[in-house]
Amino acid sequence: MSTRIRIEPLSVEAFAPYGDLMQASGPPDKLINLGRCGRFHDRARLDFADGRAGISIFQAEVETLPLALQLVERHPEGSQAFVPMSFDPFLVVVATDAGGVPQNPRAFMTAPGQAINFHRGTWHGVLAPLCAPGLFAVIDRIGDGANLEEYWFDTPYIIEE
Ligand SMILES: NC(=O)N[C@@H](O)C(=O)O
Ligand code: NI
Repeated sequence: MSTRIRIEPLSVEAFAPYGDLMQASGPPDKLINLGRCGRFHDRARLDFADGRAGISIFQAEVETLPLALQLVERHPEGSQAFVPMSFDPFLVVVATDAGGVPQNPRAFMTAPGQAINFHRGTWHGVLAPLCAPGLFAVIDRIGDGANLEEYWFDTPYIIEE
């Protein structure tokens, strides 16, 4: 029998144990470019063990809800940011860790214009767009050695609105 996970709205506070929520909210930290651009400065903690930051473009298949969550993964050597290249919400799944086993998965829905950065080592679902084109810039570690741990649940969770 699958456990059902209700999708929660994403907030800075709710997501803080897992990563950073990036958005242009409230007054900008700086006005730049002759006052014509608000800079929301340094909104994510990038963390790469003996590697470097890279920016890749992901073109991902669109997922539909309810979604069966079978797999979560984590990157022990680096953080990973998902920055949508469209003004669409997407699904973010995270879980805590207990001795190398993901626990208490949670699902969040971003608002259009929001991006996220998983802290290094955070269990998460793979990129899950809900609207086409599923196009994202992904900032993560480029380097040698393994940086991907996967965990397959014996029974999938069902993620629903
Ligand atoms: N494997 C990969 O590049 N992508 C995943 O890490 C993911 O979180 O989507
Ligand atoms: Ni990942």
